[in-house]
Amino acid sequence: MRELRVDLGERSYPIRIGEGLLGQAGQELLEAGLSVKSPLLVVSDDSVAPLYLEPLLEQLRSAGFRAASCVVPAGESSKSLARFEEIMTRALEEGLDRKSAIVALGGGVVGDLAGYAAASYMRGIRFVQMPTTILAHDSSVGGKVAVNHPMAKNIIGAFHQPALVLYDLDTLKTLPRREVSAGLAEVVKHGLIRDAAFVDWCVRHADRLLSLDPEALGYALFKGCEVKAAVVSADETEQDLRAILNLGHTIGHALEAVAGYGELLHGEAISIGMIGSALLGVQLGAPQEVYLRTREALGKAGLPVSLPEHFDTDRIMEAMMHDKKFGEGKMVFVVPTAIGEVEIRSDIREQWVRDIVERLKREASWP
Ligand SMILES: NC(=O)c1ccc[n+]([C@@H]2O[C@H](COP(=O)([O-])OP(=O)(O)OC[C@H]3O[C@@H](n4cnc5c(N)ncnc54)[C@H](O)[C@@H]3O)[C@@H](O)[C@H]2O)c1
Ligand SMILES: O=C(O)C(=O)C[C@@H](O)[C@H](O)[C@H](O)COP(=O)(O)O
Ligand SMILES: [Zn+2]
Repeated sequence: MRELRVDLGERSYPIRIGEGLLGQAGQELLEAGLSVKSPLLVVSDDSVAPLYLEPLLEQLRSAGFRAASCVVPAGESSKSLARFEEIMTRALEEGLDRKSAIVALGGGVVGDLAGYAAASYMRGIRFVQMPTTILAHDSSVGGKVAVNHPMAKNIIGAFHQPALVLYDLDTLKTLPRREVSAGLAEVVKHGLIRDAAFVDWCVRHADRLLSLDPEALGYALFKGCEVKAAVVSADETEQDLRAILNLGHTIGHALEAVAGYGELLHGEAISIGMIGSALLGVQLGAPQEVYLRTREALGKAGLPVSLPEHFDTDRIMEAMMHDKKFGEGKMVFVVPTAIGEVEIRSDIREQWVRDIVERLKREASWP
C-alpha cells in the first residue's frame, strides 16, 4: 500500500492507495475517527453499486457501523440539485446526525455530489472518499465538492475536505476503456503542471496504463495524488497557486456545459482544453515542443486532441464567461511555459481564445 497525506492542520487526512482496501474499509473508517454510534450513508451510482456496494456495506456492518445507501444514476447529469435533494432525504430518513458520515463510493460524479451533500447536511458532516475511477485520483483529493447548473459546471459547491481517501486499485479492473483514457487526462495534467519527468514516464508507459497494468497504475495514481496533495496543502481554497490544477478547464468546462453534460466525458473535455492551453502557451512564447509533447502525451492515452466540428464557437465563448477564474472583466487562463511548468495569465484576449477554438475544430481527428 502507498500512503500520502494532505497537510491542512486540523483538516489533514491520509490518502491510502492499494489493493484489497475495500475489504478493510470498516477498520480504516474507525482509524479515521468515525463513530459507530451514528449511522453512515454510502452514496454510489447504478453502475458501481452492483459491483461493489453490497461487499462494502457488509464490511462496514461487520466493523459495527450502521450503514444505509443511496444510489443515483451513473453519469454527469447526476451532479444536480435534484440528486442532492434526494441524498438529503435519504440522510434524514436514515437518521444521520452531526457525528455521521457520508461515504462516496464511485467516480468523480459521486464524489463531488456526495461531498457537497456532506458539506451541507446539518451545515457539514464528515465524509470519506472511496474512488473507483482513475480520474477520481484527482476529484477525491482536495475538498472541492459541487453540483452543476445547466449553464455552468461546478457552480454550486463548497470546499469540504474528506476525513480519508481510500483508493482500492482492484475496483479499477472493471472500468470501461473510454473511462480509462478519460481518467488519464488528469494524470497527464498533473505531470504537465509540475513534473516533466512524469510526463515522459506517461508517454513511455501509456500502453501499460491503458491495459490497467496494476504496477504502472499504482505508480501513476500515486504520482498524480502527490502533485495534487502538495498543491492543495499549499493553497486549500484557491487563493492563487491552486488555480494551476485548472489547466485545460476553462475551455474544457465550457465544452462540457455546451454539450449538455454527457457527450464529452470530463477527461475528454479537459484533454481538448489542455491542447487549447498549449496552443495559447506557444502563442505567448513557449517553444512549439510544448504543444507537440502535450498532444503526444494525450494522444497516446487515447484521448481526443481536437474538437468535433459541430460545437458552436459562440456558445463555447459564452459558457467560458462563467468560469470561476473569470473576474474583473478579465479572462484568466492557466498556460504552459514549458512541459512541467505553467503560469496563470490574466491578459488573455478573447479573440486569441476564439481563434484557438476554431483551430481545434479545423484539426478535428477524433480518436
Ligand atoms: N472535485 C474535484 O477536484 C474534481 C477533480 C476532477 C474531476 N472532478 C469531477 O469528476 C467528474 C468526473 O469523474 P469520473 O470521470 O470519475 O466520472 P464518473 O463518476 O461519472 O465515472 C465514470 C463512469 O464510470 C463508471 N464507473 C465508475 N467506477 C467504475 C468501476 N470501478 N467499474 C466500472 N464502472 C465504473 C461510472 O458509473 C460512470 O458511468 C466530473 O464531474 C468532474 O467535474 C472533480
Ligand atoms: O482541485 C482543483 O482545484 C481542480 O481544479 C481540479 C480539477 O481537475 C477539477 O475538475 C475541479 O473540479 C475544477 O474545479 P473548478 O473550481 O474549476 O470547478
Ligand atoms: Zn478536472
